[in-house]
Amino acid sequence: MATIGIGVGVTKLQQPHRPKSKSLFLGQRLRIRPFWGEPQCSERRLFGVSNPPRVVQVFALGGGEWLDTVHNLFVGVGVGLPCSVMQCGDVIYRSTLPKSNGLTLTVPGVILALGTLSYLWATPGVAPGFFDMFVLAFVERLFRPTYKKDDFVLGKKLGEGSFGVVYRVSLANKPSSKEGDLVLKKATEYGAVEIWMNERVRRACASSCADFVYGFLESSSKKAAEYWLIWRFEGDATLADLMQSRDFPYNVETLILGEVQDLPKGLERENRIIQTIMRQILFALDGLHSTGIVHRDIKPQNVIFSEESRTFKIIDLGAATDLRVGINYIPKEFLLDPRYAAPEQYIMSTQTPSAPSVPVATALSPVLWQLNLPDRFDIYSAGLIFLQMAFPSLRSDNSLIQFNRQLKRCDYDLVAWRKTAEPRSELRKGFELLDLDGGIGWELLKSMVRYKARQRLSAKAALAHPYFVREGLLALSFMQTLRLQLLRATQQDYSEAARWVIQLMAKSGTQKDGGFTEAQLQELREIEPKKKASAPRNALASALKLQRKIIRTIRTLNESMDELTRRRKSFWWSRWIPREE
Ligand SMILES: Nc1ncnc2c1ncn2[C@@H]1O[C@H](COP(=O)(O)OP(=O)(O)OP(=O)(O)O)[C@@H](O)[C@H]1O
Repeated sequence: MATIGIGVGVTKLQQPHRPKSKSLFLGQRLRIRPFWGEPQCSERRLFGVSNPPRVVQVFALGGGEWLDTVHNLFVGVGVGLPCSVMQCGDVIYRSTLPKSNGLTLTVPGVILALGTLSYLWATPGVAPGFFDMFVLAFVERLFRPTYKKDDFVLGKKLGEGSFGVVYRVSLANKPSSKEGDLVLKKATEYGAVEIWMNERVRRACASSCADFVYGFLESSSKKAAEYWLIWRFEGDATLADLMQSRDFPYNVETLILGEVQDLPKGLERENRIIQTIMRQILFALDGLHSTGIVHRDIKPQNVIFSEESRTFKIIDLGAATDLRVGINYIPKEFLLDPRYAAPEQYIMSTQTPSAPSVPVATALSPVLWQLNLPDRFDIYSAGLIFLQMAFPSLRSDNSLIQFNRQLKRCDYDLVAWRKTAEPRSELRKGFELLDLDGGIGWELLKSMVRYKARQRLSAKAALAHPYFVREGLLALSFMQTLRLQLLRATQQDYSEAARWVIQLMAKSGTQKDGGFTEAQLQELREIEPKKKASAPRNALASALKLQRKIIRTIRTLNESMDELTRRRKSFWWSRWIPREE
């Protein structure tokens, strides 16, 4: 059999057939019957001997054996697992055993398989990502219609942003198509990113965002090459337009239900409409986040009302980042609207380097996601939208900027802000609305607008918040109250608790009694010891200076590497964007 690889196995040679360790020597040939196989023996060469009963061996594996090894790993009968699992041993021992027939499921094997599966499916989803990229994307390309520049007739300009111009357009050669039923964005910078994100969204969570039709690179004109992006026309109004109306939120009720409700106007009714809007925004965000996309520019201007589905959808994925593969993830660069941006500004810790190569980024994505919880950036912005909907006087840009300043002064503590703002008459209506049903709305707002990303709710958790799940009429049911308590418990700041435990240990502890000494606590708290002027201190200062210099050099080097990687990467994935012939 042709040898295609080398394997390492740890087996326990068991009594009474185990040879004495003295009788074994390195390189000795052992004839061992493969524990996965039929009677023919494969030859293994003894590589090293630990204190018996374990023997480390290196052996050659043929093609078929590799397949069996992988199979055995997952059913727990294979290379590397302990003897209790493998039932292995030397040839004499094995030959006396009954031949195993069929699949043997073992507890470690099942745990290993389940652990691997949960990792591969954890947000942002390594396994679904591979399937999406290498199967769905290709299949979609085969069946989807393609367009070119001449297929469109330009209509009214809808908007002009920093990265492109948006027009309402219709198809030139399709008499059946409605007048202006498409939207075209001619984008320069970030156009390729937006095509990538929209294609991903269309495959993974189409209902979250405006319906994307096609995107391509148009380089036929004399102007610089432009990316053309086509969507279905969703509707005339964004949430920002609707919120500017004096009739908000009743104007939205008409849009969602198609008719005016025969109910008296008042806080209760307004609260229900705002609840519906928030649920739709969070639902769309949950779709994006579950697939590894963070929008980074959530604001009322980027939430559009879809007339066809009667729901709110998200638009403008130009600043979005796909953390499944690390596209458009540039931690040191901020592309954000300061009015709606979370205080952390970066969605990933600044310690996290720029995304590595695609396979590595993909493999590590669940770990990085859990470490940084980047989706909470969008949750903060959605919280501010909630706040603006509840407080009519905070809907203008200026008042929102003022609010942001006040909140910053209160260390991003909404409760502290409320204490200062409650006497203001223009804010009273908002507080009354949020205080309905025992303050459940205020509770949700507090869990979204928090300084620490880790303490903010995820979109999924926010959707499960009792604010949305109202079983009773006004009062909360017993189950809802319980769920609320659970939510509150999980939202606690555990760093405070850790600090408290350290304090407690300081009071009760000496090294002898098993506690910590003051000196050890000093280390734990990372408090610099009191400075003393001395020669060693001068040496320390120079060492620190040198260290800072080295860090600066490394940072510069890193930045150049980042730049190189970015260029290489933009080359890599721009191959996916179709070009006009
Ligand atoms: N699918 C759509 N259906 C209807 N209108 C749309 C659609 N997509 C975009 N628009 C309209 O075009 C406007 C601009 O879109 P978009 O925000 O994507 O462009 P932009 O160039 O990124 O703008 P900005 O930089 O200001 O955010 C939106 O405010 C909206 O009114």
